[in-house]
Amino acid sequence: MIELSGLVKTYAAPRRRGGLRQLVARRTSDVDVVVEDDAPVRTGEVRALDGVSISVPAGDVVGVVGPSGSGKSTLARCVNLLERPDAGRVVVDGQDLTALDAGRLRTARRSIGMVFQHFDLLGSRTALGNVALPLELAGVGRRERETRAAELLERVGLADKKASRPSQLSGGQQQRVAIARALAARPSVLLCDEATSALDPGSTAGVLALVRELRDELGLTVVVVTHEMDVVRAACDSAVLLEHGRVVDEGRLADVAARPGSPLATRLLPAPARPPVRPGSALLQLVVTDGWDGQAGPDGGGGPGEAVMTSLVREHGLDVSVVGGRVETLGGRRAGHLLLEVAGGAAEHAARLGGATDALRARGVLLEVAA
Ligand SMILES: Nc1ncnc2c1ncn2[C@@H]1O[C@H](COP(=O)(O)OP(=O)(O)OP(=O)(O)O)[C@@H](O)[C@H]1O
Repeated sequence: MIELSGLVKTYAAPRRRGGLRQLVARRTSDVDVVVEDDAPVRTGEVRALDGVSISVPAGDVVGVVGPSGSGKSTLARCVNLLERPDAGRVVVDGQDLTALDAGRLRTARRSIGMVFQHFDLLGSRTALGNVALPLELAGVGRRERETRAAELLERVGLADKKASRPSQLSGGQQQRVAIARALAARPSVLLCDEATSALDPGSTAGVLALVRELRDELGLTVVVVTHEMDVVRAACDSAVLLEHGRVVDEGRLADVAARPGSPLATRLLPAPARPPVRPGSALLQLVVTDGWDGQAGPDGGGGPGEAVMTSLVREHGLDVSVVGGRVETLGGRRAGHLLLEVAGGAAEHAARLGGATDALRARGVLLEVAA
């Protein structure tokens, strides 16, 4: 379990370089100062995290999403204190890491594995040597660490690549080696920072499936930092949306879609392209999840929206057709964002449409009616 409370992280000097040289060069004509070429610019503070509190239950896979610069990587690096927050607490499996001295923190960090976008394997070592490295650093004997590394490589599907160097492996294979290495010290937490961003779609799917399998087998708590909503849909149980270092939305995926209009719902289940409406017709925009009315379920046949269609046609006597739709599986539950065209007609029809939209509103699925 990971509990982050009130995390604040401020960087004093942004990483941007250049600029200062020009500024000081103007002054050098007066004061004759020698300036280093790549002197960093101090343009003020960047508040990368601004009071972030989240709680990730043990065994959950949480996705951390948000625009570039919103603080995702800083958040992940604060979980194992690679970055020390200026304020707030980081509690992992009941242990407050922010309160530990350097020696005890080193030990505690072994329970947190990390994988990065560019794998960060040692090119001079074989796959086996890379996976065995954390054990070597922890003082584990050669025979034991090689046995464990071989088991892990087998587990990630690379039993035949023990002697291969990183340059002889594909990106997906290198990331599998990095995952095996991250698991060498038997951690309870796995941090994945853009772990699939450098991979093609096939390798991405394989790595995400592996992460979920390992979570199931080992009970890992997993933090997935990503800018891709597809990664969240495929791998996560819940998600946290950051903007400007703050949490602006969070929730379990299975529930998020049923909160139409929430920033996460908008990203996880975007509205389909809106077609022109035929004169006299109405366009209904709605979000429905499996089981929303106790009828359709993932195993019970039908899809999200089918019960709505049936109700509109049979109960309200409307002429309805689907003119746009997007269905996603979120946290094991199907959710549909649908555009329905209701054919126009006589005044009597308008009354029926009014009754139907009232019923949809009462069930919380109707987002908008456009005439
Ligand atoms: N070491 C650092 N020194 C100075 N500023 C930093 C440092 N690391 C991050 N920042 C700044 O903190 C803010 C948050 O950065 P962070 O890398 O956490 O964002 P991110 O959401 O992961 O972005 P991206 O999706 O582009 O990787 C940014 O404004 C960034 O420039």
